[in-house]
Amino acid sequence: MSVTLEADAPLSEADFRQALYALESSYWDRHPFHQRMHEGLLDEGELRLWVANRWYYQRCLPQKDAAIVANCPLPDVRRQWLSRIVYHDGTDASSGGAEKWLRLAEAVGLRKDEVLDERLVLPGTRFAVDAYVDFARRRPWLEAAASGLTELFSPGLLAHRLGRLREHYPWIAEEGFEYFTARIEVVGPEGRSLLDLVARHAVTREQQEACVKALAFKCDVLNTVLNSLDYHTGNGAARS
Ligand SMILES: O=C(O)c1cc(C(=O)O)c2c(n1)C(=O)C(=O)c1cc(C(=O)O)[nH]c1-2
Repeated sequence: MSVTLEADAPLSEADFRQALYALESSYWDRHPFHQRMHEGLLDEGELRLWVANRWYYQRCLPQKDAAIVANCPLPDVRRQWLSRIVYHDGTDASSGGAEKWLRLAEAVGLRKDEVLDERLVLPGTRFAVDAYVDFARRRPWLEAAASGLTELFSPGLLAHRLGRLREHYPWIAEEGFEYFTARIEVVGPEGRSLLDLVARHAVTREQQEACVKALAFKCDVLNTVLNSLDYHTGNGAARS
């Protein structure tokens, strides 16, 4: 009996945080596709394909966040979470993160219509991102919130990527990087406050384990997007 209780006891907050941070090794920062990008090895078509596929992720984030709001019974959490939707959608059509991503798309030579009609979105990207939105719709809000903790791992990647894009792809106009320069400003504090929220609400061992699993799932989602791009573009495979 006491052994069972021991096994089911919640992790200390420090151990819980450590279990989440341990997933950093599964993050997509060192994925071969990112490595090729950072080494300047992508051609213009490959870079465009990345931007067009990431668009699908960016444009689905507000729906993912709205699902979390819809499933959360706690007003203070809903209040906090709403700002994430506004971050991407903006307060008008010209001010949000999605619009900034479209400016990046234009800076790499994509027409807006070919981004918006999603003709370049690969099936693997679509399946992975749809699974992320679906996860937020079906799972308890806390697990869906925890899946966003990849934000904890992203500040270094964002800064590194921005430097390498400026260095290796000088044909991209600086206005195209506004998504990243703006994101770098907010992602550190946002990730830390998300971790505090998750640590405060994941009080049972079962909830803690579900949160760790959710974050592992999210790493799979992100890596699946890049696997798809890598398969499509890498190792001499045919490109669109
Ligand atoms: O450029 C990146 O590598 C990167 C990664 C991630 C992430 O780790 O999920 C996000 C973002 N960017 C991002 O810009 C963003 O708005 C964002 C929201 C979320 C999320 O799960 O709610 N992740 C990310």
